[in-house]
Amino acid sequence: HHCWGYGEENGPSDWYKDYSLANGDRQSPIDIQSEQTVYNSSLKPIWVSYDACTSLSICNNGHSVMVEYEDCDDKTVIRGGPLEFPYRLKQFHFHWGGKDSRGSEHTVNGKSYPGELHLVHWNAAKYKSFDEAASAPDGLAVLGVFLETGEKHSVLHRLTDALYMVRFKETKAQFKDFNPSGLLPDCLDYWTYRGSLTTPPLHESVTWLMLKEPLYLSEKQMEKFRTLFFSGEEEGLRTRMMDNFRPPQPLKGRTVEASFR
Ligand SMILES: COc1ccc(CNS(=O)(=O)c2ccc(S(N)(=O)=O)s2)cc1
Ligand SMILES: [Zn+2]
Repeated sequence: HHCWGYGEENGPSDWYKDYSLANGDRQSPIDIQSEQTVYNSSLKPIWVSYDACTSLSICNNGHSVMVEYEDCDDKTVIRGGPLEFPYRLKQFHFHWGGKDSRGSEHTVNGKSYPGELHLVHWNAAKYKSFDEAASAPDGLAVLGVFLETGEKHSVLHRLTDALYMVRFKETKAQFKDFNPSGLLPDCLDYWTYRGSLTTPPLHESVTWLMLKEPLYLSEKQMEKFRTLFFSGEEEGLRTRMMDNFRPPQPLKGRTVEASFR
């Protein structure tokens, strides 16, 4: 049983064979056609309360690099926007390309960014566990931020400097006191729509909040993501971790709302 991935044999166009949701009605990512979005003046601002967050570790799970958080109480949550409940931060991770012309999952008017940051939150007000929430229609909220090359990002620098510790699949290292609000742009204008996880099991459980403003990082920082491997240290063939993104999926009649004019 070969595991899903981003290669020729197990990539996004093959996922439907093991995960029938791949052709579902609310799949992610999507291309955001900005002229087709609907401004909704009743959308509240996004409110992140990450100050008391407890980051635990940084790990390479063979698909991405992820930082995990303690989620045993409501000390690290996102509120507002279209959300009826506070959602607890569980982890954040990235998607990126082999070069700057590709790498993001969502696109804007057909434009890809070099990468995309996903902060994954779950509805602990309504569900007993992350796993239960992850398959519920209002279970997850993912805050997405495009990566764009420019000036070096000083908060992100602590993470890109730690990537050498998790070069191979299933490697993990301690990563304490990392407050991800430092990764957010000043402007929190967003687009929102109902979608899914962008990797198997592709659960249609995500309220997406995509920020309009990107996170800027240097080309050297981008290159550090490309030094990671999909494979384990013991494996012969070392395939570099890059192009770990799913392409845009059919909108199927969904409306994308904008929090801004
Ligand atoms: C019940 O078993 C489960 C439940 C949930 C998962 C997915 N894991 S996850 O939630 O961390 C995410 C996967 C993809 C994410 S994306 N790119 O859309 O932000 S988030 C796996 C097994
Ligand atoms: Zn993701």
